[in-house]
Amino acid sequence: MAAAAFLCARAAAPALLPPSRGLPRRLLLASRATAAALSSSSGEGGGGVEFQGKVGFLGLGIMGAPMASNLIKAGCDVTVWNRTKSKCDPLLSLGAKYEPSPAEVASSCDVTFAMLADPESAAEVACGANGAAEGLAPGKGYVDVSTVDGATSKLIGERITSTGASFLEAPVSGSKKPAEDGLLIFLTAGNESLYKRVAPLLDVMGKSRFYLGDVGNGAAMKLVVNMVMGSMMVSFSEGLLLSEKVGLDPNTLVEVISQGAISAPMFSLKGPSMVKAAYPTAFPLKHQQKDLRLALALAESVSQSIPTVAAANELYKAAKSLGLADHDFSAVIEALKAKAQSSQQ
Ligand SMILES: NC(=O)C1=CN([C@@H]2O[C@H](COP(=O)(O)OP(=O)(O)OC[C@H]3O[C@@H](n4cnc5c(N)ncnc54)[C@H](OP(=O)(O)O)[C@@H]3O)[C@@H](O)[C@H]2O)C=CC1
Ligand SMILES: O=CCCC(=O)O
Repeated sequence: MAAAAFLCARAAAPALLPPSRGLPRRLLLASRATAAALSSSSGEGGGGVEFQGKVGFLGLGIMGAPMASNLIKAGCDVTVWNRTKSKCDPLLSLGAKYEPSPAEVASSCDVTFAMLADPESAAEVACGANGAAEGLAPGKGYVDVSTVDGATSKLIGERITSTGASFLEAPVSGSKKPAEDGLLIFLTAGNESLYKRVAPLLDVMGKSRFYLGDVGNGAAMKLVVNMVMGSMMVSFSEGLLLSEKVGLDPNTLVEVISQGAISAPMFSLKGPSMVKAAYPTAFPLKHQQKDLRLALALAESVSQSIPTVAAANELYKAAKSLGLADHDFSAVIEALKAKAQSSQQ
């Protein structure tokens, strides 16, 4: 633990506290308390992020890089690691430090965040050889923001806490742009003291945070949200293709949907490029399929039937086999096109 309090200066503050409509009162209070802390410690033209210590960040993919970048821009003392080392370079130019393994990051920092691809990589980076757990000790914290299943999160949590360190799972809702803009939604569970301790950091990277109790609840909430999203995208894709087939302009469908009760930012954001068969990656299709697979297992564990999700999952699997795993998940529409083509032959 750093001897002196380290105050992250909010030099280039991302939008911190958007309209609070819809947030539970307890969370609103948390956000306002942070806002008060920020404004009371603000210097000329900026605020301050009160956090005691050094921050580690493991995993600098589509999400991890902008999240770590926002912490650095807010003035935090950040040390990074990524399996592919070159992805650290943009962060190092912003002022981050580098350590050659997760263990060394965790040992040199007070709190370490991890944003990894899937359950396997999250477990490997936390618990494997030279993994974060090897560098942890009492007083330190580990916050896993990857999307994984509850069982993996519990396994990671048990290994982390066996070192005397604290563990928080904190998967995020929101994609590449919200990550860049500091507007993510954190779904946290686990050690509540750690939650409170890292709250100022979560507020740099996100617009709201939910504390959901025991480890596993954050993971479950994230999987439920993403299974709804994955099915919505399939339904939207079917609508776009059907509208075109019956002679309507799918762009008009996007506009009509945007004005009605089923309007969702996702449709307005991705619809126009889907019509042009362009899928610039914000949320990789392989990760959406991973989340559906994990949501299906979650449902199975409580004998809940989710047939729509099961059908959607098959389409994402088909899209993966078409070579679209690294495209945006909206490319699932291509699996429907392929299906239509093969049924015409
Ligand atoms: N993109 C999005 O919109 C969102 C994604 N998420 C979730 O966040 C997580 C990260 O997503 P995203 O940033 O998009 O994914 P990316 O695929 O862009 O990044 C994945 C990261 O995991 C690392 N990684 C993968 N396998 C291993 C391994 N075996 N050992 C060590 N590191 C590994 C990658 O390292 P390397 O660079 O070396 O490949 C990279 O840093 C996922 O769980 C995803 O489901 C959550 C919300 C939104
Ligand atoms: O896990 C990815 C979620 C993407 C989003 O919430 O827009």
